[in-house]
Amino acid sequence: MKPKILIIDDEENIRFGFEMILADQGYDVMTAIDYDSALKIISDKELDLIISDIILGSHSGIDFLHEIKTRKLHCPVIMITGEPNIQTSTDAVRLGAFDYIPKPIRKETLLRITSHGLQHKKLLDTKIQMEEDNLRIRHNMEAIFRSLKDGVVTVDKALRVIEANEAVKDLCRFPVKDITGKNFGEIQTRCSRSCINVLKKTLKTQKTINEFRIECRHPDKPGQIVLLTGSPLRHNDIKSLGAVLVVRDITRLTNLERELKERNQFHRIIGKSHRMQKIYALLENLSDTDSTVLITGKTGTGKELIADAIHHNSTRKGKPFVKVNCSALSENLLESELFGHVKGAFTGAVKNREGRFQMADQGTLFLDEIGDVSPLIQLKLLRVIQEKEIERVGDSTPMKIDVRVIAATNCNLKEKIKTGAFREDLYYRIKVVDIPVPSLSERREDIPLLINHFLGIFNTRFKKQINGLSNEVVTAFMNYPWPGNIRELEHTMEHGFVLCQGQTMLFDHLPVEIKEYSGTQKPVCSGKKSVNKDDILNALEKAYWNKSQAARLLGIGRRTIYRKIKEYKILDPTK
Ligand SMILES: Nc1ncnc2c1ncn2[C@@H]1O[C@H](COP(=O)(O)OP(=O)(O)OP(=O)(O)O)[C@@H](O)[C@H]1O
Repeated sequence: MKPKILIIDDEENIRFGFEMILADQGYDVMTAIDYDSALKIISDKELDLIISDIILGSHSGIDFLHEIKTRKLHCPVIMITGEPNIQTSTDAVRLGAFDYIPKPIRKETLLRITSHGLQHKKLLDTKIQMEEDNLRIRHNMEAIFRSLKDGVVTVDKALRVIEANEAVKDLCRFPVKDITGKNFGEIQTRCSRSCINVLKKTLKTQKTINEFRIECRHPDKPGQIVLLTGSPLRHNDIKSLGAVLVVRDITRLTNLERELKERNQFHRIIGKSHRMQKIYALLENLSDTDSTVLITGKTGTGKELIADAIHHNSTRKGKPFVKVNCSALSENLLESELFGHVKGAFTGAVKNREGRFQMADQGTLFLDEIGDVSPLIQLKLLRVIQEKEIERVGDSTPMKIDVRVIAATNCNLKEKIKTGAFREDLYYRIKVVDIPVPSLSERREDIPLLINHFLGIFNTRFKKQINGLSNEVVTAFMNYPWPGNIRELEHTMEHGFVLCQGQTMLFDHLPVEIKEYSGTQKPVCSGKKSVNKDDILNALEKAYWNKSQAARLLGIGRRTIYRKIKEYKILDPTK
């Protein structure tokens, strides 16, 4: 586009002469004879340069400059005069004239000042454009700053708050205008203020501090987790101006993450209840330790399964996992079973025999029912755990072994310590880590998950396709106290699988105790206390003294029923 130039002069030869010269240079030239016609042109056109005489009939060129200024036109004006004087020249300069030139004006002078004037206009245009751009950017930035959900605080080098957005108010609970200009470190708040360190560190290192995750510990917003980012504010990438802190609330995200992490299963253990999550977390922590573990809980709660998970989740997983049921054997047999014996150690010891400790070397030994071992075995176990060496029966030479011991019991060892039946020193040796396993009645929310688990297992085992349980069965399961815990649930499902020929397990397919309980709402034996002598006798009678079947009816293990029969001195009338 051709630059537009306006020439204002009442002398026709000047107007005509300038127009000829400038048009010849390719400029778009307009002329005005007086003030009024000049005003008309500047109202209609956008000009790049004005060359104006200082005397314009009834008005002066100075009045014209005034008008240009009032209208905020960014067009350089060159004043020309036939009668130069100090007053008009100072007025012209004061009112922003670009140049002030006395007549006569030679062609070269006209071309030179025109070229200067147009260059100045270009610079002015660029400057105005930049200012407009800056303003636009600033407005955009302010809109972004205001609409951000993340809290943003900028501070200067002395940690004084330059600006903070509205989100800071919600996140940090302090009014934004109250903090502007104040030292960020000295603002009184009720939170833990860990963010100050991020800002201080950013200012000190002049480096971005990324993703610093903290809990705000705010009394009004407990559990608020935020991600902090500190970045240096620099001018031209060199001069430090301060720092900016971005606070992102990730509480919801963290909670979702936590929920996702909650597992339905750990190794072969099924359960999603809070109690089981705690156990899973403990098992995970145990994976890289070699600590002795004591698992306590009622019969059938899954103690053996937990021991198995500990071993298979540990560095010993490729090595043997050996189990011993301490209640099943007499003292002598258990001693030889645990520590082994040499040929001739006792009558019948016809050859050397490896004990379970030796078999478990490098691996894990699971001592089930530890509460039932005799004082002699307790002493020997204490020595093995302390010295990490065994003495075989009939041999006094100690043998080094490397075994992790996991013990389990369903009896109250503390009570046994009180009555002198269990050594306190052994108790503390094995209870380095204690895992109390909840009864099924304490985690009923796991029942549906366990039902599904056993449906899968038994469908495969029985080659059936039972899709689910009737509502009545589910209700009965949810209400039943499950004294035999998960083992009893497992056996109940197995019972149902045997009887069920369709696709849904019905109430009729359930064992009598559950049906009876459902009818009377009275437990066969209370979920809180363990099976008593009457329960055992009832079950044995119902099962025609078949101990495995009686154990099944009670939902306890075979080993447990044998132990109970021994404990209650129950005699079998069929023998
Ligand atoms: N959380 C569980 N998920 C799946 N199956 C389980 C769970 N807990 C126990 N079981 C099953 O229940 C039965 C009994 O479990 P386990 O033998 O581990 O119990 P226990 O507490 O050691 O019993 P006891 O004290 O009578 O020896 C097993 O068949 C086991 O697989």
